[in-house]
Amino acid sequence: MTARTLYDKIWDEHVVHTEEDGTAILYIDRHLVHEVTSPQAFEGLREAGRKVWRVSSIVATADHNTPTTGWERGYDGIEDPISKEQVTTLDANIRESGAAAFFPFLHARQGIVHVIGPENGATLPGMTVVCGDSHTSTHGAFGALAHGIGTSEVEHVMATQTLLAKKAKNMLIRVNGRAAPGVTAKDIVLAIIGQIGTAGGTGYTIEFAGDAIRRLSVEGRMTVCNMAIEAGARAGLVAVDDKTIEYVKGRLLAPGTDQASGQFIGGPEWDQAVAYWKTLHSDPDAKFDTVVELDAAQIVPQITWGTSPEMVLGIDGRVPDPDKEKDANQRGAIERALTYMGLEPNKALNDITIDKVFIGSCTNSRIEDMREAAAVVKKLGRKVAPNVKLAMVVPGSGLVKKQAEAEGLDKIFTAAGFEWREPGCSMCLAMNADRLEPGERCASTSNRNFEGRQGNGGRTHLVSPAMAAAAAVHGHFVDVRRFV
Ligand SMILES: CC(C)[C@H](C(=O)O)[C@@H](O)C(=O)O
Ligand code: SF4
Repeated sequence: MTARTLYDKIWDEHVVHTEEDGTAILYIDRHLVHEVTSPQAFEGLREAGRKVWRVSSIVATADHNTPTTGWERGYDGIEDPISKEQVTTLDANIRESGAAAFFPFLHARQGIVHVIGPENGATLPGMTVVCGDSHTSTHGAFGALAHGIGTSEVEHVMATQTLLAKKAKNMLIRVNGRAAPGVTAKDIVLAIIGQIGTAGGTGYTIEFAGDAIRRLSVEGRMTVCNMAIEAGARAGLVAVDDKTIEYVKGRLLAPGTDQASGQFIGGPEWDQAVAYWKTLHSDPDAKFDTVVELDAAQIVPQITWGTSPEMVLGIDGRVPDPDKEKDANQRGAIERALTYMGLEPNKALNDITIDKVFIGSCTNSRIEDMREAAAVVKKLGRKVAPNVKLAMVVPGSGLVKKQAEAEGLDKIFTAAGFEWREPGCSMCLAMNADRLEPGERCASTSNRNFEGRQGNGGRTHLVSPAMAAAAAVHGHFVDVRRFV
């Protein structure tokens, strides 16, 4: 048999039929659902008199529109009527259709869909995972083929359990060596995007490999795969190893977990699954269409300076000077970005002062992110700087919040003047009440720095949790390698 990549293997395992032009029908194992992209899909099913084909594939939660304060007021705490309608519509739809699991607003396991999927064992190695959300690429960290789909496709998957798809090309991004202390998964993926650009992965499924990726925790790998979409690839993948299996073990919906007690009991189903999962890596001589290499030792903590994730530099750099750019298109893009961002060319990046800090989002809101940020705050032993109007920490899920509180991380944050909020997407895209005001500058651990992303006229700098925490207490960006 010819050598196959991990992507080839999962694809082959799920393809039901392929047309001559390459259009394929792909079987979908897991369908994650949130309140923004599902209402029309449910409505479409209803109008066609159809039912959800495999209810047990669906795991749902409300995340984009949920508030991060005022939970004691229940649903009345959702001030915006449109947000409230989206949340209650999801409740009604799931009540009608059923689901393998539903974590509605206020539920102890509610949270950002890409955090709760893995956390509850809904995401498993070798699965095809879809969700009406572009950051579904996150789940590829488990060696699952996971990507975002549009609302009409959400309906198609609900109706048929399949998706029309065309196979992408294979790209390997190998990050060799060892990253310096203070250089995190976020910095690695931002450096990758800085190198290949936001269109670099277009048409590919990217497998992330190499020593530096293997060294990452499963959560760190999720951070990397989360931003595959910002590199243009709909799906990112990391091969399964012992860390993956250890992470999955005992999760609520994983094989081998006793549903009644929630305890790991193992058994043949678990053993079989593990035996299969261990095959989920590219064959040693598998052919990739494109191979990209990076040296982790060369990666400096990253910070975006512009309005696209590829407008990124090491913290020891300076704001680009458009006059030094020969290409007219590039020059125009830099000028536009600097005008929007309110930045002068050649300014040292660590001299940029900030107004707000957001630690959260499906990129960086898991327990390790909370620990990373809290460790910096504790080490610096200082309060949020007076020029920072708001520094908020938004855990990715109710379970992350609970764990962080059990470890006393919330106390570290609040004692330093951070706000400790309820879980959800929050100021990642400002669909709820959390937002930047026009002209405000934010250190954000999220994944998109587009114009207006965190609020109309808001200015976003993407960084790691450690970098965001350090910026909060200094009032400007600083090189976190000085403190770790
Ligand atoms: C609302 C949703 C469709 C959107 C996405 O697809 O990614 C959002 O999660 C985002 O991050 O922009
Ligand atoms: S946290 Fe941000 S990027 Fe992630 S799903 Fe929510 S809005 Fe999208």
